[in-house]
Amino acid sequence: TGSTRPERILAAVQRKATKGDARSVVNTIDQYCRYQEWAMNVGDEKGAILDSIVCEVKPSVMLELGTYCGYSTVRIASMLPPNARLLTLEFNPAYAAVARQVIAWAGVEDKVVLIEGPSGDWIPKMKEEFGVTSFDLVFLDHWKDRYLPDTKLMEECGLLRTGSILLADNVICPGTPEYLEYVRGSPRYESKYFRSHLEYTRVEDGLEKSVFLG
Ligand SMILES: CCc1ncnc2c1ncn2[C@@H]1O[C@H](/C=C/CNC(=O)c2cc(-c3ccc(F)cc3)cc(O)c2O)[C@@H](O)[C@H]1O
Ligand SMILES: [Mg+2]
Repeated sequence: TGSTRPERILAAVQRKATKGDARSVVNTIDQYCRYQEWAMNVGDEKGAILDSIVCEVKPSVMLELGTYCGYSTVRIASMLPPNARLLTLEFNPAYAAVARQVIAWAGVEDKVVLIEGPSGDWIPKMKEEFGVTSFDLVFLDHWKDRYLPDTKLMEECGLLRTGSILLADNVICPGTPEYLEYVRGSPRYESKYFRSHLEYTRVEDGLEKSVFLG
């Protein structure tokens, strides 16, 4: 049985990236996925927008939905101050296993809590299991049809406070129409579209930044 794409990405990181250097891990994955084989990382172009929003918000507690190989996990964690926490949810054990190693290679494991399991199960447990009061910033990058139900679940669980920010990947490609309609149409959100391109391509895609108004 051959290797999986995430395993090949991990091999590239362990072969080419400087251990303990998060930017080197990010650059290695971008290089690999641009020139060897495409993978669904947020990528360098949208990643720069993600970086700017993480820098602006300076979250103390952040949630990522959909870890995959840990590319955006490492990118975000490298921008966080030492006492900040990034919780990231991944339900595929094989992907979680790869992500743990990518996160460790980058040297950001102290800022990251990788939780294995479906978001629908874990979001209701965030307060009791992880002592979360509310999330300052949420990065949505998992199955596109889960963005809306998980947003509503976070609202219902009281995990969003006035000023909490949702940042959603792929709102154009593959697209998240129901989610977009909700955050753009709801008086409880102030939404803004950041136009960019699908990772490693010239196809249009973008990020939607939505501030929860309470
Ligand atoms: C059950 C809730 C739940 N709970 C916990 N973990 C969950 C989960 N649902 C999913 N996961 C994990 O998240 C990751 C999935 C991410 C899904 N992402 C895209 O599909 C995507 C596609 C393109 C694209 C593909 C092909 C094209 F042609 C164009 C664009 C580009 C992108 O940037 C994309 O993010 C995997 O690790 C899942 O195991
Ligand atoms: Mg994505």
